[in-house]
Amino acid sequence: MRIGVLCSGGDSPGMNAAIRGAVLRGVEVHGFEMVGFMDGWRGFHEGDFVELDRLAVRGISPLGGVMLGTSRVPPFPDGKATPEALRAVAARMAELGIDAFMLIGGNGTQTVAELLTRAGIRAIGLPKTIDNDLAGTDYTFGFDTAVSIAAEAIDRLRTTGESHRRCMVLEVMGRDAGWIALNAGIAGGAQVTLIPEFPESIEQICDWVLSVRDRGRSSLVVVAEGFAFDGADQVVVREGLDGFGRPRLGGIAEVLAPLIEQRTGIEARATVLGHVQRGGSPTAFDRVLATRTGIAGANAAQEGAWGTLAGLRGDRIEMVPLSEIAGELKTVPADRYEEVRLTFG
Ligand SMILES: Nc1ncnc2c1ncn2[C@@H]1O[C@H](COP(=O)(O)OP(=O)(O)O)[C@@H](O)[C@H]1O
Ligand SMILES: O=P(O)(O)OC[C@H]1O[C@](O)(COP(=O)(O)O)[C@@H](O)[C@@H]1O
Ligand SMILES: [Mg+2]
Repeated sequence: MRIGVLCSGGDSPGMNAAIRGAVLRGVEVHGFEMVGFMDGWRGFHEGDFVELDRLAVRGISPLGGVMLGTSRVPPFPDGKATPEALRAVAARMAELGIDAFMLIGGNGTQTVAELLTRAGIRAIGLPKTIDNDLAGTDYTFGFDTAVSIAAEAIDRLRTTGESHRRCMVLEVMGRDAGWIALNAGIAGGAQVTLIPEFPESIEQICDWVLSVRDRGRSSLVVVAEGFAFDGADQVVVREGLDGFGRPRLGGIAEVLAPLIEQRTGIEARATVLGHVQRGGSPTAFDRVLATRTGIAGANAAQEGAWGTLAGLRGDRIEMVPLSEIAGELKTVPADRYEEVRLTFG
């Protein structure tokens, strides 16, 4: 069997370790041939790929980014999974001698994996994304690294913020899910954490900041890029669209910090952490998780368990049917937000 490995969506620390795990098990143990498409679906469309063997994946687990590149190039023309578009994918696979896909990606990518599966194309998913918003897995690899980087940023902002008696606002990624903000906020002891799932009013946020000042401290506010004020009908976006035609999120910290300053009289500064939280070496946790999902994905291919995702359930990797999770966004539930909200201010 010849398996095509492909990465799509934003890069996420651990992708290299996942490829290595899949190749060491798939090629060395199960005797598959494996190839890696360059830059996601671009490589598939253009026939741009590399052979993946033991040598190709040597020493890559500690490396950030991904050796194959990744992109948001759509698998189908116009991005639509029409019957013709799905037939075209199957025909291209036959031309390239590919029997199955291993798709490394988040919720968008795994939606594609499910669409392919429904069309009879063999696909297995490996769950990457710093956002941790993919259903069917407790954690996605890359998330732990992003949270660690964001927590370190909080620690650093806190010392300068306290020294100047300023309110420091840190914006983190996460798209429509608040997982990075929530966990980094807990780890760094943020006084306020604002996430997309639970809008808050500017009055409430300023009350928290003032109560922190009244205790003689300076506030550290973490805000997820997808957060919107209570009653606002849209999130803050930057100019331009991503490769899939969606607005680029980001900029809420630069809106929030001046509002806090105007309303409380406390000097405020905004920091947008941006792609730093996706860059560099994965944590040991992410390397282990990624390697285990890669191994499980190769085993699933050997067993013919197509249409499944290598999800972490407790401490076990389980192959979860993509049909159970496709299109579902894993967001922060109310009880997880409430337990931290009680400590705000
Ligand atoms: N419903 C869909 N139909 C067709 N293609 C999709 C769909 N959802 C996502 N994609 C493709 O998969 C890519 C990866 O999805 P994206 O949301 O960007 O990243 P991730 O997989 O990390 O969540 C998109 O850029 C797009 O090309
Ligand atoms: O690389 P870009 O286009 O700036 O993407 C930024 C987005 O990618 C992410 O880092 C990861 O999202 P995906 O895994 O869904 O691609 C989001 O947190 C963020 O909104
Ligand atoms: Mg995603």
